[in-house]
Amino acid sequence: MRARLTAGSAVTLWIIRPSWLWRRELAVLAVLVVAAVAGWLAAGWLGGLLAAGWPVLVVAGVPWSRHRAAETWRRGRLRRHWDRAMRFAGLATINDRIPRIRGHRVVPAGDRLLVRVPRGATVSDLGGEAERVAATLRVREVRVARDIDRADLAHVDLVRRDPFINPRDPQVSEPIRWPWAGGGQRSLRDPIPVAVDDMGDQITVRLRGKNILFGGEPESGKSAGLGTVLGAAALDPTCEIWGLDAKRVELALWRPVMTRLEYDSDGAIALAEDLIKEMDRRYALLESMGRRVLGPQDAPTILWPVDELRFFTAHTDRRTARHFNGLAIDLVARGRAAGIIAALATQKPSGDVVPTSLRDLVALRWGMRCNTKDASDTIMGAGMASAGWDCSQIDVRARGVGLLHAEGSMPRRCKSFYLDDNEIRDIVARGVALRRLRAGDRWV
Ligand SMILES: Nc1ncnc2c1ncn2[C@@H]1O[C@H](COP(=O)(O)OP(=O)(O)OP(=O)(O)O)[C@@H](O)[C@H]1O
Repeated sequence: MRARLTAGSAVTLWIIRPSWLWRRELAVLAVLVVAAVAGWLAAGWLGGLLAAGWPVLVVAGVPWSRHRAAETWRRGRLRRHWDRAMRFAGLATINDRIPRIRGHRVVPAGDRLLVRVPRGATVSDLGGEAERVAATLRVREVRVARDIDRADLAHVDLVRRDPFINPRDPQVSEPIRWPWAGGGQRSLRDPIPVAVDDMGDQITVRLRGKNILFGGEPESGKSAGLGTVLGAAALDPTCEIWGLDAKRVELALWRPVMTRLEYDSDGAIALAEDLIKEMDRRYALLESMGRRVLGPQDAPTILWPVDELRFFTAHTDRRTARHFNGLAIDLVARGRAAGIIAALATQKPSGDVVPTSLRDLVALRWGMRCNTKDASDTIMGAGMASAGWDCSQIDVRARGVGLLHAEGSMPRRCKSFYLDDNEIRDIVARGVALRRLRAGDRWV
């Protein structure tokens, strides 16, 4: 079936539809014209000027109404541009329906739209034309994601700017305060706020039964990301932290809340062996209780942070490296149900440093800026860079920005919260006090 152009449809197409996009502006104009004519009839030209002029002055003079009017104008303009972009991208159906905006939210990176595609079209048609739509709208990027529940709805992000580049000084990455920095007791089992995505939404991760891997070039912000996880563990008095720190200074501030901290390969192997003994003891306990998962009342959660994984997994002594890798793979594979969570950070994301057998066991992967696509794939997974999730594309100035890939969802571009040294000291002091209180010390 083809739609035929009749006189009626031509009027609809070229007069009614374009006017509909200007309906609010036309309605305001009509009201002002009516007021001006009524004023002119009642009191001459001065009356007409006053009748039309005072509403304009009031709206412009009151900040609230001025803001609302500007917002309405902006939304109307976006709808008109969207309409044009859809038609230029060839997304109008044979009966001239286009994907329509159903919801609109202004976000730090630009605009987030909820769009409904017309009958006969799919969200993938819109996704396929994203680049053309972006060019017509003159924006950086258009991202299209289908709604999980409704095939006719799409979540469309119009990315106008990089919200993570500091407009005042692009060389300085502006820190975002961690929401838990000023709070009291927390639980590592709760969703932990770790970052903000480029649409301004907070990202939380659930570490229960999961491990997390941070990778990226030096100074890309891995320790800052790891800091949010350590902060949550510090504020959870039921949690123990058994850490490895090849550089000695990265975990130094967290020392007072840590149960164990080792620096060299011998210490790392001894710690990993002790963790495996503890894990086996917990599995034996579970077996005796006839359960499969450990509860918070059975044993404390153990966080196992490793800063600079390369030093241990790619140690110059091959036997030591092999031994450590075997222990690490065992811990990451079996530790989850026993309440042992690994948080691994590596500066050199390559196959020899992060064996794929280890990486594939880690559910949460956070790739900060990398030098190459291969390095990016080592963290995010094979083929992710070619699919558009490439950490080497992250702006070198955007410290702390990365792609966070949680199991079962697409990676999200985000910037981690940042804890400065004073905030860490403050959290650690509270963590120590919470642990003493829990141990029964009433003098805290
Ligand atoms: N989320 C962030 N917000 C603001 N600044 C950040 C953020 N993350 C990192 N930075 C800046 O980048 C610097 C390096 O960060 P960080 O030490 O976390 O990097 P790294 O990848 O762990 O480095 P290395 O591999 O050398 O240990 C920090 O000192 C800080 O100035």
